[in-house]
Amino acid sequence: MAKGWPEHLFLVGCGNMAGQMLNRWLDCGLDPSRVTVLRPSGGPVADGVDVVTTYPQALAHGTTVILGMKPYQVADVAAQLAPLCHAEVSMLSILAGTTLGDLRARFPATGDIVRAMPNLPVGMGQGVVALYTDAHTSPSGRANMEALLGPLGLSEWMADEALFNRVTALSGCGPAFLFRFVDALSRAGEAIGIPADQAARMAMATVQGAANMAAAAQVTPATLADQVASPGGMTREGLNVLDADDRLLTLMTETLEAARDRGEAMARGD
Ligand SMILES: NC(=O)C1=CN([C@@H]2O[C@H](COP(=O)(O)OP(=O)(O)OC[C@H]3O[C@@H](n4cnc5c(N)ncnc54)[C@H](OP(=O)(O)O)[C@@H]3O)[C@@H](O)[C@H]2O)C=CC1
Ligand SMILES: O=C(O)[C@@H]1CCC=N1
Repeated sequence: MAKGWPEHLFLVGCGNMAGQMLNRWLDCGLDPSRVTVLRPSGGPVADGVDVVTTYPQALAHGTTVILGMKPYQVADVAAQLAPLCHAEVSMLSILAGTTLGDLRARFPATGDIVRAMPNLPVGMGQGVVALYTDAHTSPSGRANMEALLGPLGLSEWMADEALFNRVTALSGCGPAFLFRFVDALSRAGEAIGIPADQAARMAMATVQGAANMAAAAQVTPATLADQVASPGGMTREGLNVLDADDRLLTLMTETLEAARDRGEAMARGD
Protein backbone atom coordinates (compact mmCIF):
# COMPACT_ATOMS: atom_id res chain seq x y z
CA MET A 1 0.00 0.00 0.00
CA ALA A 2 1.50 3.34 -1.06
CA LYS A 3 0.13 6.67 0.23
CA GLY A 4 -2.98 4.89 1.50
CA TRP A 5 -3.94 3.42 -1.87
CA PRO A 6 -3.54 -0.24 -2.80
CA GLU A 7 -0.94 -1.01 -5.46
CA HIS A 8 -3.74 -2.47 -7.59
CA LEU A 9 -7.49 -2.47 -7.16
CA PHE A 10 -9.52 -5.17 -8.90
CA LEU A 11 -13.28 -4.64 -8.69
CA VAL A 12 -15.51 -7.60 -9.49
CA GLY A 13 -18.73 -5.79 -10.33
CA CYS A 14 -19.03 -2.02 -10.30
CA GLY A 15 -22.68 -1.04 -10.24
CA ASN A 16 -24.58 1.33 -7.96
CA MET A 17 -22.61 0.64 -4.79
CA ALA A 18 -19.05 -0.21 -5.83
CA GLY A 19 -19.35 2.53 -8.46
CA GLN A 20 -19.97 5.13 -5.74
CA MET A 21 -16.96 3.86 -3.79
CA LEU A 22 -14.72 4.00 -6.84
CA ASN A 23 -15.94 7.48 -7.81
CA ARG A 24 -15.04 8.76 -4.37
CA TRP A 25 -11.60 7.16 -4.46
CA LEU A 26 -10.90 8.65 -7.87
CA ASP A 27 -12.13 12.07 -6.67
CA CYS A 28 -9.71 11.75 -3.74
CA GLY A 29 -6.70 11.08 -5.92
CA LEU A 30 -6.58 7.35 -6.63
CA ASP A 31 -4.63 6.87 -9.85
CA PRO A 32 -7.09 5.25 -12.29
CA SER A 33 -4.27 3.28 -13.91
CA ARG A 34 -4.16 1.19 -10.71
CA VAL A 35 -7.77 0.12 -11.17
CA THR A 36 -9.25 -2.76 -13.14
CA VAL A 37 -12.99 -3.39 -13.20
CA LEU A 38 -14.53 -6.68 -14.27
CA ARG A 39 -18.12 -6.26 -15.40
CA PRO A 40 -20.01 -8.47 -17.84
CA SER A 41 -21.39 -5.52 -19.83
CA GLY A 42 -17.87 -4.18 -20.45
CA GLY A 43 -19.31 -0.67 -20.18
CA PRO A 44 -16.89 2.17 -19.42
CA VAL A 45 -16.47 3.18 -15.78
CA ALA A 46 -14.21 6.25 -15.62
CA ASP A 47 -11.37 7.80 -17.61
CA GLY A 48 -8.22 5.73 -17.29
CA VAL A 49 -9.88 2.76 -15.57
CA ASP A 50 -9.35 -0.54 -17.35
CA VAL A 51 -12.59 -2.48 -17.86
CA VAL A 52 -12.47 -6.20 -18.62
CA THR A 53 -15.11 -8.87 -19.19
CA THR A 54 -12.93 -11.88 -18.36
CA TYR A 55 -10.58 -12.62 -15.48
CA PRO A 56 -6.86 -11.87 -15.86
CA GLN A 57 -4.23 -14.65 -15.89
CA ALA A 58 -3.00 -13.63 -12.43
CA LEU A 59 -3.42 -11.04 -9.68
CA ALA A 60 -0.25 -9.11 -8.82
CA HIS A 61 1.09 -8.94 -5.29
CA GLY A 62 -0.47 -6.00 -3.48
CA THR A 63 -3.82 -6.32 -5.25
CA THR A 64 -6.97 -5.50 -3.29
CA VAL A 65 -10.00 -7.28 -4.72
CA ILE A 66 -13.41 -5.69 -4.12
CA LEU A 67 -16.35 -8.06 -4.40
CA GLY A 68 -19.05 -5.70 -5.70
CA MET A 69 -21.43 -8.00 -7.57
CA LYS A 70 -24.71 -9.41 -6.21
CA PRO A 71 -24.46 -11.85 -3.29
CA TYR A 72 -26.06 -14.73 -5.21
CA GLN A 73 -23.23 -14.54 -7.77
CA VAL A 74 -20.51 -15.40 -5.25
CA ALA A 75 -20.29 -19.10 -6.19
CA ASP A 76 -19.85 -18.32 -9.91
CA VAL A 77 -17.33 -15.61 -9.16
CA ALA A 78 -15.37 -17.79 -6.72
CA ALA A 79 -15.04 -20.57 -9.30
CA GLN A 80 -13.01 -18.21 -11.50
CA LEU A 81 -11.50 -15.81 -8.98
CA ALA A 82 -10.36 -18.12 -6.16
CA PRO A 83 -7.61 -19.79 -8.22
CA LEU A 84 -6.09 -16.33 -8.82
CA CYS A 85 -6.03 -15.38 -5.14
CA HIS A 86 -2.97 -15.83 -2.91
CA ALA A 87 -1.55 -14.60 0.37
CA GLU A 88 -0.48 -11.24 -1.10
CA VAL A 89 -4.00 -10.49 -2.29
CA SER A 90 -6.42 -8.71 0.06
CA MET A 91 -10.18 -8.86 -0.31
CA LEU A 92 -12.96 -6.47 0.64
CA SER A 93 -16.47 -7.85 0.26
CA ILE A 94 -19.56 -5.63 0.20
CA LEU A 95 -21.90 -8.58 -0.37
CA ALA A 96 -24.91 -8.36 1.93
CA GLY A 97 -25.64 -11.47 3.97
CA THR A 98 -22.37 -13.22 3.00
CA THR A 99 -20.37 -14.20 6.07
CA LEU A 100 -16.63 -13.98 6.53
CA GLY A 101 -16.55 -17.75 7.06
CA ASP A 102 -18.24 -18.25 3.72
CA LEU A 103 -15.71 -15.94 2.04
CA ARG A 104 -12.76 -17.72 3.71
CA ALA A 105 -14.12 -21.07 2.52
CA ARG A 106 -14.59 -19.83 -1.05
CA PHE A 107 -11.28 -17.94 -1.26
CA PRO A 108 -9.01 -20.06 0.99
CA ALA A 109 -5.65 -18.83 -0.32
CA THR A 110 -6.48 -15.14 0.09
CA GLY A 111 -4.56 -13.20 2.75
CA ASP A 112 -6.57 -10.50 4.48
CA ILE A 113 -10.35 -10.63 4.01
CA VAL A 114 -12.59 -7.86 5.34
CA ARG A 115 -16.35 -7.65 5.19
CA ALA A 116 -17.67 -4.14 4.63
CA MET A 117 -21.16 -2.72 4.48
CA PRO A 118 -21.14 0.71 2.85
CA ASN A 119 -24.07 2.90 1.91
CA LEU A 120 -24.65 5.01 -1.15
CA PRO A 121 -23.61 8.44 0.25
CA VAL A 122 -20.00 7.19 0.27
CA GLY A 123 -19.84 8.71 -3.21
CA MET A 124 -19.97 12.14 -1.51
CA GLY A 125 -17.64 11.11 1.32
CA GLN A 126 -20.66 11.15 3.63
CA GLY A 127 -21.32 7.44 3.84
CA VAL A 128 -21.26 4.91 6.63
CA VAL A 129 -19.17 1.75 6.35
CA ALA A 130 -19.43 -1.10 8.85
CA LEU A 131 -16.43 -3.43 8.93
CA TYR A 132 -15.74 -6.88 10.25
CA THR A 133 -12.81 -9.24 10.05
CA ASP A 134 -11.22 -12.13 11.96
CA ALA A 135 -7.87 -13.02 13.50
CA HIS A 136 -6.54 -14.27 10.14
CA THR A 137 -6.40 -10.69 8.93
CA SER A 138 -3.15 -9.00 9.91
CA PRO A 139 -3.06 -5.68 11.81
CA SER A 140 -1.52 -4.09 8.71
CA GLY A 141 -4.35 -5.53 6.63
CA ARG A 142 -6.86 -3.88 8.92
CA ALA A 143 -4.95 -0.60 8.77
CA ASN A 144 -4.77 -0.73 4.97
CA MET A 145 -8.53 -1.22 4.72
CA GLU A 146 -9.12 1.64 7.15
CA ALA A 147 -6.92 3.88 5.00
CA LEU A 148 -8.78 2.86 1.83
CA LEU A 149 -12.20 3.38 3.38
CA GLY A 150 -11.34 6.61 5.20
CA PRO A 151 -12.37 8.91 2.31
CA LEU A 152 -15.83 7.33 2.19
CA GLY A 153 -17.15 8.74 5.48
CA LEU A 154 -17.69 7.21 8.91
CA SER A 155 -16.30 3.67 9.15
CA GLU A 156 -16.61 1.50 12.23
CA TRP A 157 -15.41 -2.00 13.08
CA MET A 158 -18.10 -4.28 14.46
CA ALA A 159 -16.94 -6.40 17.39
CA ASP A 160 -19.29 -9.25 16.54
CA GLU A 161 -20.29 -10.50 13.08
CA ALA A 162 -23.76 -11.21 14.47
CA LEU A 163 -24.27 -7.43 14.40
CA PHE A 164 -23.52 -7.21 10.70
CA ASN A 165 -27.00 -7.87 9.33
CA ARG A 166 -28.40 -5.48 11.94
CA VAL A 167 -26.08 -2.65 11.00
CA THR A 168 -26.74 -3.39 7.32
CA ALA A 169 -30.43 -2.85 8.04
CA LEU A 170 -29.69 0.46 9.76
CA SER A 171 -26.99 2.12 7.68
CA GLY A 172 -26.69 0.00 4.51
CA CYS A 173 -30.42 0.05 3.78
CA GLY A 174 -31.00 3.26 5.75
CA PRO A 175 -30.69 5.69 2.83
CA ALA A 176 -33.64 3.95 1.14
CA PHE A 177 -35.74 4.36 4.27
CA LEU A 178 -34.86 8.05 4.46
CA PHE A 179 -35.60 8.55 0.75
CA ARG A 180 -39.03 7.01 1.42
CA PHE A 181 -39.53 9.41 4.31
CA VAL A 182 -38.69 12.44 2.16
CA ASP A 183 -41.08 11.19 -0.49
CA ALA A 184 -43.81 10.63 2.11
CA LEU A 185 -43.28 14.10 3.63
CA SER A 186 -43.59 15.63 0.20
CA ARG A 187 -46.67 13.63 -0.76
CA ALA A 188 -48.29 14.34 2.61
CA GLY A 189 -47.73 18.04 1.96
CA GLU A 190 -49.43 17.63 -1.38
CA ALA A 191 -52.27 15.73 0.31
CA ILE A 192 -53.01 18.71 2.55
CA GLY A 193 -53.09 21.05 -0.42
CA ILE A 194 -49.54 22.31 -1.10
CA PRO A 195 -48.65 22.39 -4.83
CA ALA A 196 -46.69 19.20 -5.62
CA ASP A 197 -43.52 20.87 -6.89
CA GLN A 198 -43.32 23.21 -3.90
CA ALA A 199 -43.99 20.35 -1.47
CA ALA A 200 -41.17 18.31 -3.04
CA ARG A 201 -38.66 21.17 -2.87
CA MET A 202 -39.58 22.14 0.67
CA ALA A 203 -39.60 18.57 1.98
CA MET A 204 -36.12 17.95 0.55
CA ALA A 205 -34.70 21.20 1.90
CA THR A 206 -36.28 20.60 5.31
CA VAL A 207 -34.73 17.14 5.61
CA GLN A 208 -31.35 18.38 4.40
CA GLY A 209 -31.27 21.34 6.79
CA ALA A 210 -32.59 19.35 9.73
CA ALA A 211 -30.09 16.50 9.15
CA ASN A 212 -27.18 18.94 8.95
CA MET A 213 -28.38 20.71 12.08
CA ALA A 214 -28.79 17.45 14.01
CA ALA A 215 -25.32 16.30 12.95
CA ALA A 216 -23.77 19.54 14.25
CA ALA A 217 -25.89 19.88 17.40
CA GLN A 218 -24.63 19.33 20.95
CA VAL A 219 -27.99 17.80 21.94
CA THR A 220 -29.82 14.69 20.80
CA PRO A 221 -32.36 14.59 17.97
CA ALA A 222 -35.04 13.90 20.59
CA THR A 223 -34.16 17.17 22.36
CA LEU A 224 -34.11 19.04 19.05
CA ALA A 225 -37.63 17.78 18.31
CA ASP A 226 -38.78 19.26 21.59
CA GLN A 227 -37.09 22.55 20.71
CA VAL A 228 -39.24 22.79 17.55
CA ALA A 229 -42.43 22.03 19.48
CA SER A 230 -43.89 25.08 21.20
CA PRO A 231 -46.09 24.09 24.16
CA GLY A 232 -49.67 23.98 22.94
CA GLY A 233 -48.51 24.61 19.38
CA MET A 234 -48.69 22.91 16.02
CA THR A 235 -45.60 20.67 16.15
CA ARG A 236 -46.71 19.01 19.39
CA GLU A 237 -49.98 18.00 17.76
CA GLY A 238 -48.02 16.45 14.89
CA LEU A 239 -45.54 14.70 17.21
CA ASN A 240 -48.47 13.30 19.18
CA VAL A 241 -49.51 11.42 16.03
CA LEU A 242 -46.00 9.99 15.48
CA ASP A 243 -45.56 9.17 19.17
CA ALA A 244 -48.98 7.61 19.91
CA ASP A 245 -48.34 4.00 20.96
CA ASP A 246 -44.72 4.52 19.80
CA ARG A 247 -46.10 4.38 16.26
CA LEU A 248 -43.00 5.67 14.43
CA LEU A 249 -40.59 3.73 16.66
CA THR A 250 -42.57 0.54 16.11
CA LEU A 251 -42.66 1.11 12.36
CA MET A 252 -38.89 1.71 12.19
CA THR A 253 -38.17 -1.29 14.41
CA GLU A 254 -40.30 -3.53 12.21
CA THR A 255 -38.58 -2.11 9.13
CA LEU A 256 -35.09 -2.87 10.46
CA GLU A 257 -36.15 -6.31 11.69
CA ALA A 258 -37.48 -7.22 8.25
CA ALA A 259 -34.25 -6.10 6.56
CA ARG A 260 -32.10 -7.86 9.18
CA ASP A 261 -34.07 -11.08 8.83
CA ARG A 262 -33.58 -11.04 5.07
CA GLY A 263 -29.81 -10.76 5.58
CA GLU A 264 -29.90 -13.75 7.91
CA ALA A 265 -31.93 -15.73 5.37
CA MET A 266 -29.42 -14.81 2.63
CA ALA A 267 -26.58 -16.03 4.87
CA ARG A 268 -28.42 -19.39 5.11
CA GLY A 269 -28.63 -19.47 1.31
CA ASP A 270 -32.41 -18.86 1.18
N1 LIG B 1 -27.03 -0.67 -3.48
C1 LIG B 1 -26.70 -0.42 -2.23
O1 LIG B 1 -27.12 0.59 -1.63
C2 LIG B 1 -25.81 -1.37 -1.48
C3 LIG B 1 -25.38 -2.56 -2.04
N2 LIG B 1 -24.55 -3.40 -1.35
C4 LIG B 1 -24.05 -4.61 -1.97
O2 LIG B 1 -23.40 -4.25 -3.16
C5 LIG B 1 -23.46 -5.30 -4.09
C6 LIG B 1 -23.85 -4.76 -5.45
O3 LIG B 1 -25.10 -4.11 -5.35
P1 LIG B 1 -25.48 -2.97 -6.39
O4 LIG B 1 -24.29 -2.15 -6.69
O5 LIG B 1 -26.70 -2.33 -5.86
O6 LIG B 1 -25.83 -3.86 -7.68
P2 LIG B 1 -25.74 -3.47 -9.23
O7 LIG B 1 -26.70 -4.38 -9.92
O8 LIG B 1 -25.88 -1.99 -9.42
O9 LIG B 1 -24.25 -3.87 -9.65
C7 LIG B 1 -23.86 -5.20 -9.80
C8 LIG B 1 -22.56 -5.26 -10.55
O10 LIG B 1 -22.17 -6.62 -10.68
C9 LIG B 1 -21.80 -6.86 -12.03
N3 LIG B 1 -22.02 -8.27 -12.35
C10 LIG B 1 -23.15 -8.87 -12.78
N4 LIG B 1 -22.94 -10.20 -12.95
C11 LIG B 1 -21.64 -10.43 -12.62
C12 LIG B 1 -20.82 -11.57 -12.62
N5 LIG B 1 -21.28 -12.78 -12.95
N6 LIG B 1 -19.54 -11.43 -12.23
C13 LIG B 1 -19.05 -10.23 -11.86
N7 LIG B 1 -19.77 -9.10 -11.86
C14 LIG B 1 -21.06 -9.20 -12.22
C15 LIG B 1 -22.65 -5.92 -12.83
O11 LIG B 1 -22.06 -5.75 -14.12
P3 LIG B 1 -22.58 -4.70 -15.21
O12 LIG B 1 -22.12 -3.38 -14.66
O13 LIG B 1 -21.84 -5.12 -16.43
O14 LIG B 1 -24.06 -4.86 -15.27
C16 LIG B 1 -22.62 -4.68 -11.96
O15 LIG B 1 -21.45 -3.93 -12.21
C17 LIG B 1 -24.44 -6.34 -3.53
O16 LIG B 1 -23.70 -7.43 -3.08
C18 LIG B 1 -25.13 -5.62 -2.37
O17 LIG B 1 -25.42 -6.50 -1.33
C19 LIG B 1 -24.08 -3.06 -0.12
C20 LIG B 1 -24.48 -1.91 0.49
C21 LIG B 1 -25.41 -0.98 -0.11
O1 LIG C 1 -30.70 -4.34 -0.48
C1 LIG C 1 -29.64 -4.94 -0.27
O2 LIG C 1 -29.62 -6.17 -0.09
C2 LIG C 1 -28.36 -4.17 -0.15
C3 LIG C 1 -27.80 -4.25 1.22
C4 LIG C 1 -27.83 -2.88 1.77
C5 LIG C 1 -28.36 -2.06 0.70
N1 LIG C 1 -28.59 -2.76 -0.37
